[in-house]
Amino acid sequence: MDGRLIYLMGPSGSGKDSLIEAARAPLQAINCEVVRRVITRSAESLGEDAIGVSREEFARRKEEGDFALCWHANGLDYGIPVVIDQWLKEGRDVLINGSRGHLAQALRRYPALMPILLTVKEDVLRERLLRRGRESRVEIEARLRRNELFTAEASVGETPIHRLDNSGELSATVANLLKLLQVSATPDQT
Ligand SMILES: Nc1ncnc2c1ncn2[C@@H]1O[C@H](COP(=O)(O)OP(=O)(O)O)[C@@H](O)[C@H]1O
Ligand SMILES: O=P(O)(O)OC[C@H]1O[C@H](OP(=O)(O)OP(=O)(O)O)[C@H](O)[C@@H]1O
Repeated sequence: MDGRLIYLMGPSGSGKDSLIEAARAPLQAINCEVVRRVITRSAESLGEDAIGVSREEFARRKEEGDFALCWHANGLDYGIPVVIDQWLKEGRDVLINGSRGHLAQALRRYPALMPILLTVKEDVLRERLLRRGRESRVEIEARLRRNELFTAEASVGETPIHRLDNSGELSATVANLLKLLQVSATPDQT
């Protein structure tokens, strides 16, 4: 049986990168791979375990079919390496850091994907972005405005969107993520 594609998404600053880092070892322990994204962001400002490339290099890789999924957001290009298809075929779960804006297209290629929306209380979000200090004030405002584009849908078509709150301790969010993955992996016994 193919593995599951777990599509983690959420507003900028909600804690996707932090969660992925903190959950890396426990995810590995349950046979869930975390893929490194390819991003047109300089190495110094990557801020996550991603591969930074130039726009030209990104376009070349895209042209050569290196990406299973790719999108453009916040002035950057993001690519998910096609190796995930191999992992899924081998029955391994794969977690990716996805985009809310790209969810519908991602579902077209992976109809069985599991969307997880990381949420955080409004007031905490701005504070976290400012504290992270990776973007300028202008870029932070643009990211906050981008949130208005996304409504809090409970599902996309037939696919439910699982919500995971990260307003509290990161360790609690890690535990809840693992619980969610275990619960949804268990066949319905009823
Ligand atoms: N549960 C948490 N409690 C406190 N700070 C957090 C928590 N999760 C993330 N952060 C902090 O919030 C900021 C944004 O987190 P980050 O993982 O970069 O978010 P994203 O990848 O979603 O943009 C970082 O400075 C990070 O250290
Ligand atoms: O459609 P959206 O849900 O708004 O997502 C747009 C992009 O922003 C995030 O990336 P990135 O890690 O570069 O941004 P962040 O760290 O500021 O969240 C996310 O992973 C997407 O690649």
